[in-house]
Amino acid sequence: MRAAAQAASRLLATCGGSSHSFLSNGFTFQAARWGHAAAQQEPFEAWNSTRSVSSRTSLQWIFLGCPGVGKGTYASRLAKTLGVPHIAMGDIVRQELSQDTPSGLKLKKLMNEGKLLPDEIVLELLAKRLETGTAAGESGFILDGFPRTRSQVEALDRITDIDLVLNLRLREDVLIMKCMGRRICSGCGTNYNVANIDVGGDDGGPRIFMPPLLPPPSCADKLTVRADDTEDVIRARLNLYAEECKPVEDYYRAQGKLLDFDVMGGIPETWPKLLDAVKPFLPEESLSVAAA
Ligand SMILES: Nc1ncnc2c1ncn2[C@@H]1O[C@H](COP(=O)(O)OP(=O)(O)O)[C@@H](O)[C@H]1O
Repeated sequence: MRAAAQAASRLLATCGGSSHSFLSNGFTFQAARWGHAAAQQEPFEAWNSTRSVSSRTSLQWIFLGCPGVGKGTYASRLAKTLGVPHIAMGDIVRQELSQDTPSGLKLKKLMNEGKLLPDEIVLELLAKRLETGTAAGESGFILDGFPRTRSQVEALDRITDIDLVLNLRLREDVLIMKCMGRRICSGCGTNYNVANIDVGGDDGGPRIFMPPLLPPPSCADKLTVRADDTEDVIRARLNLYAEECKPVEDYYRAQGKLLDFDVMGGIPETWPKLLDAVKPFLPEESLSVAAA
């Protein structure tokens, strides 16, 4: 059996079968099939068969952190700086569910309630995204929003090797304010934040100052709020993070791959600090890019 097919069988053993199915954008997902013909059903097989850990030259990093911490913002900036793709699981899921098919609506409901989608679905979507990237000549990645559960970690571990896991941290009251301040332009998709955060300092803790990131006039009348950015749902997502995602942190910490990073301010203040923090982990060919 080829290595990728062996990885397939192991992945199936991790995730198990399921009866979910949905259809959108011409992509059919039938997790029920997973119980059979492991090698053919392996979602990562096509991706893995065209690459191998030993031959890869580019970095494979993960960004972890609670909702609102700025994973998407910093992961996308870093990916652009280092010339690797930024793969944001939440964006992939939202894109996939943007067409309201009956079974997609059930998943959308889960998402809008702040719940995680079934592993089989996110694994299949991720595999599809990796395959498309490989076909387009992509190398390496910064993954954001995956893995979020121990079983997702185990699935990822079976198919590839992660070099570094950046764990962004921020106090909870600020996370809530940041999520509630998020706005997205329905025209161009740019993210803004209307929250004006200035806390701490006088209570003994460090001051955290994050001025709003306001839209230009061209976007100002097209701002939308994510359905899962209401206070109740944000609190539910934070609780879920503590339950499901903390074990993911623990796993990578035990492997010596976790780098904690405290976000203490807005983008202009945080970005250079983040670049400094990751520099020791950059492959040689990326060092000059990060220094520029
Ligand atoms: N790895 C994953 N496993 C299961 N569900 C996911 C995963 N990534 C994203 N989702 C779904 O998409 C939603 C939005 O994800 P994301 O944009 O990353 O949110 P957040 O800002 O909460 O980190 C999640 O609440 C969940 O429903």
